[in-house]
Amino acid sequence: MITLKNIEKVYRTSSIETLALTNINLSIQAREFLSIMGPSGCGKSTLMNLMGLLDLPSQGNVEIGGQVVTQYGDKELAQLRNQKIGFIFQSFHLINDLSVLDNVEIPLLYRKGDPTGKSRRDLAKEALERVGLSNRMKHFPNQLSGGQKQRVAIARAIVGRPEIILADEPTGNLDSAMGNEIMAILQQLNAEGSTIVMVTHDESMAKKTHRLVRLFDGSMVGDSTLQTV
Ligand SMILES: Nc1ncnc2c1ncn2[C@@H]1O[C@H](COP(=O)(O)OP(=O)(O)OP(=O)(O)O)[C@@H](O)[C@H]1O
Repeated sequence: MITLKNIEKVYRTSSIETLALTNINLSIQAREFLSIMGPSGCGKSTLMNLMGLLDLPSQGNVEIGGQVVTQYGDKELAQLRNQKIGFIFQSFHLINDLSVLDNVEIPLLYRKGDPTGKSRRDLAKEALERVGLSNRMKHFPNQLSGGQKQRVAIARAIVGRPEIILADEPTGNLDSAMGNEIMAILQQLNAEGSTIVMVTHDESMAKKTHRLVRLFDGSMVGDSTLQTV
């Protein structure tokens, strides 16, 4: 589903070069739930940005669903990203001036029609039902708890039915009860077929996934199977 081959990522400014990732070879299969751990600055977000087609590597290839995307232009990357990938962030990234329902509809605004013929509104309502938030559709983000905000963000990530969900510390801003709730939703989505990659600082969350990759100083220093897919 996602393959990274001989990836190197260097950030260049006029005065400094930072080697953020080096020699990354990683193949993530469909329906896998993979977690990534490592200390601050080791390259986790950089790796997620490459898998999410938000940035391109300095060297090596990124393949998503068998397509080598490294030569793609911005427009093609944006299109593929919108079709295939849903994003969840630690700080939710919701738009405070929009209702919960309007926030969830956002990814659909960039699509033509839905193949099922359902309206954007109905798809957004369905996504909110899946995360148990049907009763908060007309609320605004600042009227919700942290766990509820993250559930809205998950609904927004899944509304376009992406094959891949990328979650960057999705439980990082939540207490452990809310974190466990969010993790249970992600596990359910994975059981239903989504491929999930999650960055976490929490070993107990990582233990609930299929596979744990550890990064240190831009390199992969561990890759262990925890459960079969
Ligand atoms: N835009 C940029 N320009 C220059 N250097 C960058 C840029 N983004 C990241 N870096 C550097 O690349 C390295 C990896 O950063 P990255 O954000 O991927 O780490 P991280 O593991 O996600 O860290 P954290 O856990 O603190 O979020 C760091 O040394 C960082 O300083």
